[in-house]
Amino acid sequence: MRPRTTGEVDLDTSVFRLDGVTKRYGDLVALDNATLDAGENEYISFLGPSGSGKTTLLRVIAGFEAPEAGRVFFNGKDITNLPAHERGIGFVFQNFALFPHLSVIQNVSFGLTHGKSGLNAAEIERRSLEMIEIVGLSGMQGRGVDQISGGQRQRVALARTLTMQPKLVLLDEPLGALDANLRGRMRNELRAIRERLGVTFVHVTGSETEALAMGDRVVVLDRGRIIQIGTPGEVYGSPASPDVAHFLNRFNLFEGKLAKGTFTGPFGAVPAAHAVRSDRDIYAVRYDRMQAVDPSAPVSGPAIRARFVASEYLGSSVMNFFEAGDGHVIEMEHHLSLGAPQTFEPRQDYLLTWNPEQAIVFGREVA
Ligand SMILES: Nc1ncnc2c1ncn2[C@@H]1O[C@H](COP(=O)(O)OP(=O)(O)OP(=O)(O)O)[C@@H](O)[C@H]1O
Repeated sequence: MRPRTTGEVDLDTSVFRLDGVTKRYGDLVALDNATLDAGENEYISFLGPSGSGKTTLLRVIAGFEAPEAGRVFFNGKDITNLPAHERGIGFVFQNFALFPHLSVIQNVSFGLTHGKSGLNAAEIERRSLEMIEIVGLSGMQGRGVDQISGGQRQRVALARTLTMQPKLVLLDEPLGALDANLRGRMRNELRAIRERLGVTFVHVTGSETEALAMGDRVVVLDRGRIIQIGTPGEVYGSPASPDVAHFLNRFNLFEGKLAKGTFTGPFGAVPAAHAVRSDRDIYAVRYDRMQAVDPSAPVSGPAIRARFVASEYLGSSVMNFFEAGDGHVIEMEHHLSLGAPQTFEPRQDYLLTWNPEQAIVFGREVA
């Protein structure tokens, strides 16, 4: 099956499925009625702030935690009560959890050597070397895992999981310990491995960039609840709530009041014909949809006066920071592919404006 391209759930082809899973720690509801499925050869990213329940969700799928309510299915079977080691689900931990006194190949082959694989030594070696090659560590099989870099250890942890040929691999912040360069390379390799082995990956990350870059679908969590499931394009283009827009870290959010199809905020009153229902009135404008003009320039749409504070060069874009009179920091991104960036005078005021049709309006009163 090809990875799916929409956020819709297809129960017949799912590799795993969670039905109404709730997990409590004492009074704390770590997972609240979570329902989710994943298809074959799909890459799913969990995105959410710290403490939102991402790791708990992974641990419930893996079988390290038992839910108080709900069911977990894998390959069409109810595995809610099956112990973790009988599930056949791979798990790569945040801290890699390698055996420090063993070599790369001894770590990679550990599960086959010590499990019930029934393979002979030559077959175990062949399969382990193949995985070492797939994760890009050929030639390093004899080294101790204390003689390789953090990124290489991460690959060993992945190869060790993949030798068991699981259909589902759970990755808990697998790239968190790596520098930006290595993270980029590992992302590409994870994609290539997914293509080559047809494994479904579920990847937990606190980084919105990583979630959007990696996932065929992104699952957004907040306080134990799944608040949106969709392709990166759907989540980015149509965040389901102000909280999702906030986690994506790509939108300026303005408070105000939505009434009778008009949003009134610190930038004036703007027509808002298509609002998304929400418990708060919030106006969201993407960082890369804002423009800055001289305060004396005529502006027809919404505009807010703000002082230029600083800019940051991000490689493919420049992020400019402004501060409005009420202290609200407004971010404006300029993609360098669109031409040279504007330069701004420190501590000077500008008018920030945008096309209101490109804003996303959330409100209690929706027509
Ligand atoms: N063993 C535990 N006992 C009690 N509370 C726990 C336990 N594990 C997690 N929690 C709580 O459950 C909530 C969800 O935690 P979880 O680790 O799933 O969050 P997370 O989204 O993975 O966070 P992070 O990004 O910081 O790793 C948090 O409030 C956390 O403090």
